[in-house]
Amino acid sequence: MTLTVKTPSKVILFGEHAVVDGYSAIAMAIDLKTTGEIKGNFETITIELSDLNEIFEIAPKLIKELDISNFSPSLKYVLCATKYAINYLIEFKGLTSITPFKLKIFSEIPVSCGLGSSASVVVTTINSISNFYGISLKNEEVINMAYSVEKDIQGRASITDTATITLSGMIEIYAGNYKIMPKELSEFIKTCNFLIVNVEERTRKTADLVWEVSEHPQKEELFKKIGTIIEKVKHNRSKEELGKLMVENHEILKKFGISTEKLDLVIEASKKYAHGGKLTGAGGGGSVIILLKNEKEELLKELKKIGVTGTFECKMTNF
Ligand SMILES: Nc1ncnc2c1ncn2[C@@H]1O[C@H](COP(=O)(O)OP(=O)(O)O)[C@@H](O)[C@H]1O
Ligand SMILES: C[C@@](O)(CCOP(=O)(O)O)CC(=O)O
Ligand SMILES: [Mg+2]
Repeated sequence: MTLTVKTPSKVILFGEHAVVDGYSAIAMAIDLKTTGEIKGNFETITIELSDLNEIFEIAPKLIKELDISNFSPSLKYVLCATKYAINYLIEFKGLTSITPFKLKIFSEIPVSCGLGSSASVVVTTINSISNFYGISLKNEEVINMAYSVEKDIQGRASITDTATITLSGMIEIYAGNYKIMPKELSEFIKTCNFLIVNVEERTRKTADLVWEVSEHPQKEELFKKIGTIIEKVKHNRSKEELGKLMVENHEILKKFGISTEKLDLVIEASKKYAHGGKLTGAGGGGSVIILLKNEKEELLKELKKIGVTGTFECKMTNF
């Protein structure tokens, strides 16, 4: 019998990078899904990553000590999640034997575009494996395990992506903790129409971008400014003001050198034909989130002129 797991992705509305250093962030789960299909009756542990055309096989007895550093970036997140999940189930949940399985993963989330594809495949892997062994995990167990995967692979990470994707809805992260966003703010955000624009291929991985930002000499001063923006967001109920705050956050991220010419052109278009926007996720290319006004057609025309056509409207989703 095949067991299926579906996991959302996320957009970070405010606070990416700053949140890695303990500042706040606001993120929401969106309805782009990763699917995990797992079944038994196999000789080995077989992992099929359909979107990346990768298949990996390993004898069950070797997974516990697998050295992830030997593998290509495309395999690292799912293999690390597989290893950590099996070790956790053995150490803390009474799993006594590693029955082989085949896990197939495929996703609607564009890879390395700032929408949390890494966190979504990691959470999918953990939940698929725990389901296969008939062991249920609490949300915080999944969140912390997935966070340790991202942190161990990237060197630095926050709990934002894995908490948002596991809990779904809209999440506030602060000083490494997470909580569901207060209702009156999430009700306001639910009235907002966001357009996600997949602007361009990233030239650097999240890991490189996070390290680059962490080395910036003005990091603290700039992160404090992002913290001030988030405090304003929490008390704001105007879409016009929210759009301006998104642009302000983007302008600060630009100072870290993680925006690109094309991302900035999209932000300029968002100021003219929408309430505003900002890059979302690690940057270095990838995606922009725009708070729509009414002239969506005009905006799409302008984006086409910039050579950007990969767009999808999204609303917060409660999985
Ligand atoms: N559909 C997928 N199948 C397998 N692995 C994936 C998939 N999508 C993402 N990944 C993993 O996540 C990595 C991208 O993570 P990251 O650079 O953080 O991008 P993102 O901004 O999407 O989270 C990929 O190199 C790969 O290891
Ligand atoms: C840059 C950061 O704040 C978000 C990374 O998002 P993504 O992997 O680019 O989707 C890192 C983190 O919070 O772990
Ligand atoms: Mg990621």
